[in-house]
Amino acid sequence: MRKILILTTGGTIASRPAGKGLEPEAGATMVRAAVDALKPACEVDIQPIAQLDGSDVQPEEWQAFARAVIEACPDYDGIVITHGTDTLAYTAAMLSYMLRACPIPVVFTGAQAPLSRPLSDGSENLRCALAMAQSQKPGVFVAFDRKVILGTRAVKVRTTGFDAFKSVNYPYVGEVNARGLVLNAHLPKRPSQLFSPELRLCKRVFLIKLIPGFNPDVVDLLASLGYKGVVIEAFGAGGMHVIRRDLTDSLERLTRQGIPAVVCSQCLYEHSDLNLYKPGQLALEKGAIPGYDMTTEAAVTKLMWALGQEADLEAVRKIFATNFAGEATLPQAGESR
Ligand SMILES: NC(=O)C[C@H](N)C(=O)O
Repeated sequence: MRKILILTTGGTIASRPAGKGLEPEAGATMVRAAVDALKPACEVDIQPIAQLDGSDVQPEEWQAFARAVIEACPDYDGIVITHGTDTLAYTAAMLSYMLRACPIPVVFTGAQAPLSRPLSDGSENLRCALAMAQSQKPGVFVAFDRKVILGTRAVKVRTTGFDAFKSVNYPYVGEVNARGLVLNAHLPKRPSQLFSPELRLCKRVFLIKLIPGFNPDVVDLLASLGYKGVVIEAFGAGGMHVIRRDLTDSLERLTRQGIPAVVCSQCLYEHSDLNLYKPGQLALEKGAIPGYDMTTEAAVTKLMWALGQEADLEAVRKIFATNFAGEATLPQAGESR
């Protein structure tokens, strides 16, 4: 019989109404009761490691959660992490980088309604996560609403709906249907390198979402505040102002100071292509690093992780030109982007 560990960290799934709205319970009473009621065909241990609303999960927690996985890895066939949905996609992306080549499935799940409510989605999500955790497919995943998403491709798209996560620019890893959890035949391959976790990260990364009229001085201000990296959610395929408020000049100044600026799109779907229009080409000439079709969550966490490896700007550029955990669709040979 397979052995699965559930690490609980809080979130709505394990919350109860308290004085100021829903709050995660101490311990794991509700998760234990829900798992027992599912009668899973595996042995399940449960270990509470945090008691946080997702909105309080920060880089310190990412490292603590990753450490808990590393410690448990040799004793289990799979690990489920219950987590608040608000930041679940960020944590899943960050752990995908930190735990690259992890030999077992690490599956995040949560709920939109607490397990204590009769119509909660929590039990169904736990059931799907436990099935994925037993799949022997190594990697970091998100199981939600009967679908499994690669850890670097999940985005929370609903505040309360049960179909809260989408797999962005990547097929679902698996879906539950009448046959059970059916996995996509084209899953990323079992990594060939040894599992050597890398938990260092840099917290001084800033995300800018452009709006028409964006003042590029803000970018220079970030450098003076000590930020080490910037992700820009640009317009469409990677557009930004080049008249009146030329952002590409600020990008050039960042680059000269060795501060990487990664350009993604504020469009959720499809990829950015900085070569397609003049503003993007100017940004590239001035040092911008293309974010391709990465989600914002995957780009921000990748930049934090890359900078944590004591990487200089050129090393970060190389890291962004490498697909570490299925986070980016890189251009094929001969394709510009
Ligand atoms: N559905 C949820 O889990 C939302 C909650 N605020 C959290 O992220 O912890």
